Amino acid sequence: MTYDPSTDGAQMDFQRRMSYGDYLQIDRLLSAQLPLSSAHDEMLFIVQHQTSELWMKLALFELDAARARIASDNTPEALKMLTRIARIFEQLNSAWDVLRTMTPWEYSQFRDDLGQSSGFQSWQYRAIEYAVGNRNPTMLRPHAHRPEIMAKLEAELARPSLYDEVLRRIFRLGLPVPEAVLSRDTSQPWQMDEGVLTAWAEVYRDPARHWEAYELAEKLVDFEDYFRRWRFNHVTTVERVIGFKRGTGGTGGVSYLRRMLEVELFPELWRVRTAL
Ligand code: HEM
Ligand SMILES: N[C@@H](CC(=O)c1ccccc1NC=O)C(=O)O
Repeated sequence: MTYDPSTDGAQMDFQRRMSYGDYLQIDRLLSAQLPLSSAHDEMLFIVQHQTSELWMKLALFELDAARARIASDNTPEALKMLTRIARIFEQLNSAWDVLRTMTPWEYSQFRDDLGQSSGFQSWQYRAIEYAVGNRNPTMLRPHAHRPEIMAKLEAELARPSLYDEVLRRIFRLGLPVPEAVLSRDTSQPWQMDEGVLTAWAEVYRDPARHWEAYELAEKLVDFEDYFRRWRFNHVTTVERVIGFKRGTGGTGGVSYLRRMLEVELFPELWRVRTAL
């Protein structure tokens, strides 16, 4: 006899009850995979990007909440959120293993169908970059045709970045963050600052005395570590799949992505290691 879980109480009747699919909007989620070609690998490509966007959505949600917690002096909750964000990036990093199963020939079967669309136009990716402090306003331009997205990205630039909030917090904790840093125009990209390096050096020379600042710093380093791995996985996958062809988004492709590997989100936190 086959086992019937309803004999153990499993609910089988959802005529008038909220089910799994109702709660999670599964119909809507699963009706959004619409390949443009008959190439077998296009489904992989779509699912890979859509799942990445879902994880980015959660990362943005957590980043926003972590930043608010830091601004209101609730560091313990922020630390937990920052840990989760690093784990999300770990997840995104593992996902490249699935995409890497697609060979250049397989990708060439549908690449032309992508037109000029590219991950370069992912607004959530740009919002993450802006939230963590990589603020290049030129990157708003591909979104000019979508006012509601422009508004979200501009609102992001109008908020202090995660790093700016951390620096304000460690100032409140008594560390010597320069006044010019605290009153800077936070919509602008971060510039490496000697005074901030001095403040972090004080933290790293005596972590026990500056434990909260130390924990925040190490969480940021951890996050950037995972983010760097994401960029590296991306550029390596791209080289593997399209070599040195130009990107559909119009950039040089690998040359552009290699340049992005040089981005440093929290430069003083990397420099401080040398200064110890
Ligand atoms: C075969 C797979 C992939 C290829 C060949 C590829 C290729 C590229 C290229 C060439 C660029 C540079 C912009 C351009 O000119 O198009 C780019 C940018 C980008 N791609 Fe991909 N990509 C792939 C997979 C992915 C995946 C899975 C994601 C995850 C969401 C992603 C997200 C991005 C993002 C966010 C950018 C902008 C990066 C930045 O501006 O720093 N890509 N991609
Ligand atoms: N830029 C890629 C195309 C690409 O990967 C892509 C195209 C549409 C939507 C997302 C994409 N992913 C990352 O850029 C290429 O040049 O082949």
